[in-house]
Amino acid sequence: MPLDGADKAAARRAARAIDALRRGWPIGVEAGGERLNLLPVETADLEAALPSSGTISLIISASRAATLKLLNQFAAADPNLPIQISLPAPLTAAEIIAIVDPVLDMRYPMKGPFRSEALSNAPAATAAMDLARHGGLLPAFVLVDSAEDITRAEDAAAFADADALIISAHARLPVAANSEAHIYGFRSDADATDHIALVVGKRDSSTPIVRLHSECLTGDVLGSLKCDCGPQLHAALEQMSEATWGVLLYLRQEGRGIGLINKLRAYALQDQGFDTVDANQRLGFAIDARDFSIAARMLDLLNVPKIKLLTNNPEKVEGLEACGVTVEERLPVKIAANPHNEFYLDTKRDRTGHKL
Ligand SMILES: Nc1nc2c(ncn2[C@@H]2O[C@H](COP(=O)(O)OP(=O)(O)OP(=O)(O)O)[C@@H](O)[C@H]2O)c(=O)[nH]1
Ligand SMILES: [Zn+2]
Repeated sequence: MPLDGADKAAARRAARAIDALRRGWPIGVEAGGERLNLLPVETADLEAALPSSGTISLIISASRAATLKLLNQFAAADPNLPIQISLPAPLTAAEIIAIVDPVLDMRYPMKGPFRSEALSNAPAATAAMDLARHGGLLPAFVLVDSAEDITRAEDAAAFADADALIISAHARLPVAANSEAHIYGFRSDADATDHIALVVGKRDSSTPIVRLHSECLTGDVLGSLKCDCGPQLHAALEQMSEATWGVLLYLRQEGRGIGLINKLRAYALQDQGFDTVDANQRLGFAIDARDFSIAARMLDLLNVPKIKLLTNNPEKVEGLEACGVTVEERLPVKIAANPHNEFYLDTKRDRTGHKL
């Protein structure tokens, strides 16, 4: 259902803030009557914005602070809170980027020592990290004096509200796995991400096989051997075709919700020896930032209350059940490993509880 007036205003403020971040403009984030004005390090014209004297304060993620070995007395209260550090000006853009971007750590290993400081507005800083993730940006900011695009810490919740999704288009779409298939396009008035469902085969009263597939441009389109996404996608469509019917939910949650560019940064970290879990964390993100309530809402709109879920990931089962979907059965997805994804598949099994 479309958002109501207040939620619409909140989603709009969040959307404007995310758009500003992607353009390198500062945003103001309000919480508790106070505002933090934040310039995104990744996209901003830092040279133009940085002062030549005084101090420069940065807001970085807790995990980035851990990598920088910042002894933090404030982190003890909540180890997930972002951290503020202040450095004497002047600093070049390259120096700031080297502090915040973990991919550059091998090239610039000597940094600091830095000292962490109490966050003046922890809820606003935390919300800013989330807005950066929604924008697919590195979560790191320079504190500045002013900003034109103002959002509130709680606005991102309305922006990401799965209930706002509706079915916007529907058509027949014969695919290689099955000429009897229908595609549904989902859209929300909160966020610009379009999701897709493919209903494969002839729908009847039996419980369908469902696959939640998170977008993976490298695997789905380019045939990347680093993951198992492409083969899983095609195997799922074949399996649905062999059963009576099935539903593929193609969720636009690239890189487990951190976005394509951040996933490529995670791959660069994997080239340096970190696994998929550590790479996400070093970038300042959760191991899995996906929101499965979107999938539950899509199933609801398709009138599919009961499913057999094709997955090795118990969190998908729990995430859907928490949103009211009945998962009658979990069907494992078995894909032969290759030398490039063997370690990734082992990491999913050993560190994120994937089962076969
Ligand atoms: N951040 C990050 N994302 C990755 C990496 N490798 C693959 N992905 C993303 O992971 C998602 C694929 O996950 P899925 O196959 O849907 O789910 P899963 O958690 O592996 O569980 P299954 O249902 O068992 O496949 C896609 O969005 C990929 O882009 C990686 O190394 N880092
Ligand atoms: Zn993939």
